[in-house]
Amino acid sequence: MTTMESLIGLVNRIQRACTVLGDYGGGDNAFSSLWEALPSVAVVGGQSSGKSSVLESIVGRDFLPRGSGIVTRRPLVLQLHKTDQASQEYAEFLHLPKRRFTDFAMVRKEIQDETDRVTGKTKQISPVPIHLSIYSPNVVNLTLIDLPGLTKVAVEGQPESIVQDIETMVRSYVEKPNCIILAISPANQDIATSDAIKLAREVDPSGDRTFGVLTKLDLMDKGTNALDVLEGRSYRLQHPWVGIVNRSQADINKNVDMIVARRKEREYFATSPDYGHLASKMGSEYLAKLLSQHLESVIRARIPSITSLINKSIDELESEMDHLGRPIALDAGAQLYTILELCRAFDRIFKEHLDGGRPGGDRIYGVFDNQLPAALRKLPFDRHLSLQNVRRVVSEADGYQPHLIAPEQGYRRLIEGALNYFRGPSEASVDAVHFVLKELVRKSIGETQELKRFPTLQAEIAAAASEALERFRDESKKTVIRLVDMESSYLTVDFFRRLPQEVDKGGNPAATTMDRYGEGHFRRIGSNVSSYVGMVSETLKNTIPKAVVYCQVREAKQSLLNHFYSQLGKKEGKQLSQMLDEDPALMERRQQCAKRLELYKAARDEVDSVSWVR
Ligand SMILES: Nc1nc2c(ncn2[C@@H]2O[C@H](COP(=O)(O)OP(=O)(O)OP(=O)(O)O)[C@@H](O)[C@H]2O)c(=O)[nH]1
Repeated sequence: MTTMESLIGLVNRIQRACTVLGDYGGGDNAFSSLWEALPSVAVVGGQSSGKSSVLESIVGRDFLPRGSGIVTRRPLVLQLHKTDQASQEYAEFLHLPKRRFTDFAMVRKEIQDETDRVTGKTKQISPVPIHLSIYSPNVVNLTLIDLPGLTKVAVEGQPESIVQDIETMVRSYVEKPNCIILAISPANQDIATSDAIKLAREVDPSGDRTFGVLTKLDLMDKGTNALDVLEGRSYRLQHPWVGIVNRSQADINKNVDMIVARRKEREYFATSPDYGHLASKMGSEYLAKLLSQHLESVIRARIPSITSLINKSIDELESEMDHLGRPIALDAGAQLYTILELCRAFDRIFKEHLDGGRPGGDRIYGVFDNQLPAALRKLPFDRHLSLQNVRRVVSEADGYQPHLIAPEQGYRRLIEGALNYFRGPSEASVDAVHFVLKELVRKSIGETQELKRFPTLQAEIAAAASEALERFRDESKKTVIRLVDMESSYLTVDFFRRLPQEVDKGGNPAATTMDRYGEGHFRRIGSNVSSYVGMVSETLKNTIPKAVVYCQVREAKQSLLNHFYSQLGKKEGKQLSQMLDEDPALMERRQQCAKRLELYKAARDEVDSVSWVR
């Protein structure tokens, strides 16, 4: 491959890839458009100026739709690929990648059909380009963009705005600094009124990137010639003007072969008394070569900026891909591994919350330090140990035979009744810690970046954790209730052994005796029970947190997802991949990014390879 061919081929390939990605300079995507950085040749001219004819004679083939009104209604990106002399000519559309057209009449039909597919039959225009590649031994490597002809009036059925719409679309191509403008003007019209030149002058005042093409030289009035234009006196451009003689309408009607037409054009210039001295620099073949060479030098000059644009885009895409997460492996083993990794990531964060690396774990201590003591303080012991109630309970416990020394049964009943009240705050502590843990699970799932893309797995982990927390809660409740029951099942003997001594310390046994069935007696019983209950309360205030931490917090830290893990091992590939279902929007985005990344990387490789050839 020669350097020139590889350079233009490079741009061709990048342009094709851009269109696949919908990146054709529309400007509505977030990435800097590579397309816009690529040099291209746009064919511009008024209606009937001979645009289609020039394009066709550059290609050497009839293939463009003809008709009245605005025929070209979508940009046609025409990529010419030179092939070996012996190979067969064919065309290929990007939107029909598998189909090779060898019949160029069918190419014309497909251009029409594809135009209608996007614009409808309403004669509207659309900026979405059609991509056509032509592989032929008779072309030079070149990319040309055929644009709708500039017009001054709308025809039947077209909205008035179409005149402006066409100009806007054409302008959007030619105002790009990388666009080479092929400005077509008919020789049988005053160059000063040429639509193409007018527009070119506006967007490229220095004439740096404008190639003036003069068609219909053969149609000029006898005795006149276009030397003033062709020799740059009428309107000066940086590049020399090229005169062209296309097939006339009569030739087209007679189906004059393009190759024959090229020969006739060559003969025209060679034998022309006016243009003979310019013959080697006239005609469509010369124009094609000139453009190709120019395109090559422009591309060469642009390589550094294309490279930096590509590198910048690759960086952006890679960081976005990192953010989105890489695609998931397909085999069950790798999926299981991924799920476990994700669970571990979650578990790590959850533990950090408990251990103080992240906030929230302190709320558990809050339960033990505030909620539990406050609830214990609020227990209605005053009511339970009121004089009246003490008397009632003791009398009932005595039955028909009042107690003789101390109301053993009465004491037991009063204590049992009081201890029962401890169930409430104990269970409430369990519940409170349960809710803290649940909230921390929820938070941790939200904070696990890696899980963001897997809503299904998030839900599964939440469900598994919540189920485990329920189990821990049940276990914890049983344990704290057991602590309370243990207090009732065996009372602290020492406490009561100490009691009579304390009573006696006061001195007067007679007073004690007299008092036995009076108010003082019951009050003392009440106060004894109260201090016993107070002692138990102090104990439980310490032991309930121990039980709760042991049954809930410690378990949550050690084995929150253990059950889930054991279930995972039994799952089949399909179930695993379901768990790794991603948000469809995110998958779509990743796919887009990956495709783009592939394009840019391929482009970088291509640029690298041609850079070395230089
Ligand atoms: N004799 C002669 N006729 C030409 C020449 N160039 C174009 N024509 C004729 O001019 C008419 C218009 O040419 P096209 O190539 O269709 O022009 P166009 O700019 O593509 O026209 P639209 O697509 O309608 O805007 C056709 O009948 C061509 O045969 C030329 O150099 N000599």
